[in-house]
Amino acid sequence: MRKPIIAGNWKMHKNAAEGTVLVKELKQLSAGNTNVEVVVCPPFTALAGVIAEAKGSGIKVGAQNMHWEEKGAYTGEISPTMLMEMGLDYVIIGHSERRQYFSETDETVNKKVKSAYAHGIKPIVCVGETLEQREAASTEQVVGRQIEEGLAGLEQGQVSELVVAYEPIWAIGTGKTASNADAEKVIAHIRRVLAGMYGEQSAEQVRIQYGGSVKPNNINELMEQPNIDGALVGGAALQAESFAGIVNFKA
Ligand SMILES: O=C[C@H](O)COP(=O)(O)O
Repeated sequence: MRKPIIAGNWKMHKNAAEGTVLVKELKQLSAGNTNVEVVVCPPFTALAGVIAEAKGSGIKVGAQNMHWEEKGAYTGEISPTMLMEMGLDYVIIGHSERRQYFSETDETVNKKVKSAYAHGIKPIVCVGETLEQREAASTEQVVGRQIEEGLAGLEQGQVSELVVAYEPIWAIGTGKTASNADAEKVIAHIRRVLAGMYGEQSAEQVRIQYGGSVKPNNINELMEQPNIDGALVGGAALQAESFAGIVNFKA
């Protein structure tokens, strides 16, 4: 049985003080909900305060990106050891905004995923197609390649800890969501690709989230789909009430 995981990606929003307040409110609104693993992913500058505020609450904390090297002349980058020292649980890797604006590729995603595991941080690996790719009926091919190349060469034990987020790019921040059936179909395909790479048993343990305009009013039906194990939430994760409305979905 896979435990649902709902993660909030704050992107470039919330300073340190605002982040701490948001987690304080979220703790109250989601207290006692042990059915779901709740993760918040603030910007780097808010991490320390958020980690301190989340301590003991069960809310996990993730970063939005990291470099794969431990140190070096990489101006502006943050290393896995720096994140590990802070006690982070998760790191988002390969978000479509990183791929689109910062030239991330499946190859760099793969390096980052391996480095995250090597430093005891669990990756949330994002995949998804553009509108053009969807209209050209190549969604499964695009997403399949992102999985095969981004997640190549993992150890069996690492696969069972893996979280994948399927985010159709055209659904991010647009108010458009994939239909439940479409999201389920692509996510089932991702699981089949993982089964081909690492075997059925490992693939069954991977938690696969849907992301793209997830709100309190559409989470229940998404979570009813057999292969959808949670959500990666952007805009609706920026207010405690709306994020709690997603986290406290009806099981
Ligand atoms: O990482 C989160 C996604 O990009 C979804 O963002 P959104 O919920 O604002 O559409």
